[in-house]
Amino acid sequence: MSTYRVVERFISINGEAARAGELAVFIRFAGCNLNCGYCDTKWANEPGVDYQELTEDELVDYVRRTEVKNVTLTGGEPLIQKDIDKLLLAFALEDDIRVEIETNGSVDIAEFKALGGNVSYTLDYKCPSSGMESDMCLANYNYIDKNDSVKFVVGSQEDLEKCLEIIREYALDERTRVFISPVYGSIDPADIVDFMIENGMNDVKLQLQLHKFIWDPEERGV
Ligand SMILES: C[S@@+](CC[C@H](N)C(=O)[O-])C[C@H]1O[C@@H](n2cnc3c(N)ncnc32)[C@H](O)[C@@H]1O
Ligand SMILES: Nc1nc2[nH]cc(C(=O)O)c2c(=O)[nH]1
Ligand code: SF4
Ligand SMILES: [Mg+2]
Repeated sequence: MSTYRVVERFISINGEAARAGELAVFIRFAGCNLNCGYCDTKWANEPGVDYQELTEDELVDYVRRTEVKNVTLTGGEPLIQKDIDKLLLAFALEDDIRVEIETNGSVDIAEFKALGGNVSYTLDYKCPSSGMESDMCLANYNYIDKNDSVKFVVGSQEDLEKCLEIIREYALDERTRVFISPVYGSIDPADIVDFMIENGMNDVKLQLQLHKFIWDPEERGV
C-alpha cells in the first residue's frame, strides 16, 4: 500500500472539459513540476502546504462512499505523485467509476495509458502566456484518443494563434476532444468565439470554468 499527498477532496459539479456540469468527486494532490503564471491553485503547490497522507484503499473507499461515478484527479500535478500508477490500478478495479486525470501536458502519459481502466486524460497544452510552453511533451499526441481531451487555456491573441497552429499540426480536432478555455478574467470569451469563427474551428469547444460562475472564483473545495 502506498500513500498520496492529498490537499483537498470534495464533491461538486465538474466545471471543466468533457464532463462539465456532471457531478464529480475531486481529489487534489500536492505539488507541481510547472509554475504557470495564471495558476488558480498555486496554494496546492507551495512547499509548506497542508496535506493528508491517504492510501489507495482510503481514496477508493472515499469515492465509493460518495456514490458519485466521476472522479477527477487533479492538483498540483497528479501524474508526478509517487506511485500514482498504483492508485490508477486500484481505480481500474472499480468498473462503475470513471476517472478523469487533469494533467499539465509535460508528463509523458504512455506508461499510464498502458495501465488501462476507465480513465480519460485531459491534457493541457500550455500556451505562451503560461510561461511553461517549452515543457510540453508533444509525444503525448501519439497516444491520445477520442475519450481524452486536449485543453488550451488561452490568455492572449498569441495564445489563440498557437492553439490553432498546434491543433492543425497534430490534427487534434480529428483525433480527440479539443477545448479552449480563457485564463479567467484575462481575455474576453467573445474574442475567443470571434477567433474560432474567423478560422473555421469546427470540432473545438469553448469552455468557461462553470464553478467560477456558480461560486466565488477564489473559493476552495468547489
Ligand atoms: C489547476 S490545474 C491542475 C492539473 C494540472 N496541473 C494541469 O495544469 O492541467 C487544472 C486546470 O485548471 C486550469 N487553470 C489553472 N488556472 C487557471 C485560470 N486562472 N484560468 C483558467 N484555467 C485555469 C489549468 O490550465 C488546468 O487545465
Ligand atoms: N468544480 C470544479 N471543477 C473542476 N474541474 C477541474 C478542476 C481542477 O481544478 O482541476 C476543477 C475544480 O477545481 N472545481
Ligand atoms: S501545471 Fe497546473 S497546477 Fe501546475 S502550475 Fe500549471 S496550472 Fe497550476
Ligand atoms: Mg480548478
